[in-house]
Order: sequence, then structure tokens, then C-alpha cells
Amino acid sequence: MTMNYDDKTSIAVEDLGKSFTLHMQGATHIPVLSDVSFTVEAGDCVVLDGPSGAGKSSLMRCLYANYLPQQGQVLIRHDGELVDITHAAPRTVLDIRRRSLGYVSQFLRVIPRVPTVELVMEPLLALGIAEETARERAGTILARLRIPERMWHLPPGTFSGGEQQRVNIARVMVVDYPALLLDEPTASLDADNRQTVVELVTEACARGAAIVGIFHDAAVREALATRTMTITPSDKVAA
Ligand SMILES: Nc1ncnc2c1ncn2[C@@H]1O[C@H](COP(=O)(O)OP(=O)(O)OP(=O)(O)O)[C@@H](O)[C@H]1O
Repeated sequence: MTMNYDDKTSIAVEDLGKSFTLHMQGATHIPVLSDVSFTVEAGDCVVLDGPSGAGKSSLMRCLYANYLPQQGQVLIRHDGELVDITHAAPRTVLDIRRRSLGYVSQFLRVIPRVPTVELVMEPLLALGIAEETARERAGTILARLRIPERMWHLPPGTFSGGEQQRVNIARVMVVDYPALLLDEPTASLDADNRQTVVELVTEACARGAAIVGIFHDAAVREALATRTMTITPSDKVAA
């Protein structure tokens, strides 16, 4: 049942439950999340905490509708309305992802042969932003994240792990999404780039973005969290 939310609520998670069934292992049942409920308001940065394997990344994937939960719903503010992304039609999910919800995953999914600058411009072009403006904004964020200009025309397939992660971050943070999901964006970054990411996320919060993040670095968590949500491991029962 959908509760009443005020206009500032950007994300509302209601009674979410997710388990996996491993069919190759005699239908082993792995409960991961049960009865997870929380809301994220505009300008909030909710940090997911909890031990390894508790289900933080799985929750993030449910929020982006990469995983389908068996129970509950995830409401995302889209065009002024709270829309249940878990039960939305595929084209609505794509539209929410294009305009309302950005997601920095742990790894860059590289599209072969596409130059870095074009990868970063692409989400802006999809929003109808003119090519020249998109190129300029892509350059600005790549420079902030210390990707040297001589690399912008190269596809990032051969870049280092940290360089690929920064391209991944640039591709999302170049858009002013109203809501953002950040799954360990600073994991393989050096101190300077970690600081840049902290600044980018702080700026996003200040302009009113609603953020859910997983950050293994305690200093990053401390700098960004307006609230912490602890995810407790479900009993991993084999049936
Ligand atoms: N696609 C999947 N199929 C089966 N089991 C999965 C799948 N994805 C996650 N799991 C299981 O769900 C549990 C939670 O994993 P998840 O990656 O969400 O944890 P986490 O809290 O993000 O851990 P970490 O902090 O180590 O990244 C683990 O036991 C994992 O094996």
C-alpha cells in the first residue's frame, strides 16, 4: 500500500523483500532483504551500512530496477509523481533512468570503440542537450576528475581501473539527476580523486538531489552522510 508522502520525498522504499533461488544448487533459497522501508528527501544523502554480504548492493539494484524484488515497492519521483519503478513498464523504467535517476555502478560497462568524451556526452544528448554544450560539459567533468585531455578521444577499454571508474562517475554526474544511487564510487580512487567525488556529491546534495550511497571509506561516509541506514543480514537459510 502506498503511504502519504510530501513533495520533498524523492525515493520511498516500502517493505522491500528480495531473495535468490539458486536453481543449479538444488533450488537453494537465499533470503537477502526483508521488510526494508525508508524514504530519501531532496538534499538527503542516505548511506547504506552493514557487513559484507548484508545486501547493500542488492538493495541498490532493486532501487534501479535491475533486480526485481518479490515483495514491496520502490517509488521514485518522476515528473512530479512518485512512480513505482519495480512494477513500471520497461519504457517507463528507461525514462526514469534517463531523466530522474542516475546510478554509478561499481564497474564501467564499456561500449567498444566509443571515445571517452562521447560516452560522457551521451546521457546529455539523450536529454536533448545540444552537442556543443554536451561536449563542453563532458570536458569540464572529465577535467575535474583528472582524465587528461589527450585521453578523451580514446575508448576507455584499456584505461586503468581507477580511470574507468572516473569515466563511469563522469557519465552520471554530468547530468543533474534529481536522484542518485552511488555504489562504492570511490573504491579504487586515490585521495585527490576521492576528494573530487566527495565535492561532486556534496554539490549534488546542495542542489537538492536525493542520494543513496554505499561508501566503504569511513572518511567519505562521514563527509557525505546526512543519515545512515544499516542493512542487517537475513539468516541465510538453505532449503
Ligand atoms: N544475482 C545473485 N544471485 C544469487 N545471489 C546473489 C545475487 N546477488 C547477490 N546475491 C547474494 O546476496 C547476498 C548479498 O549480496 P550483496 O552484494 O548485496 O551484499 P553487500 O552488502 O553489497 O556486500 P559487500 O559489502 O561485500 O559488497 C550475498 O550473499 C550474495 O551472494
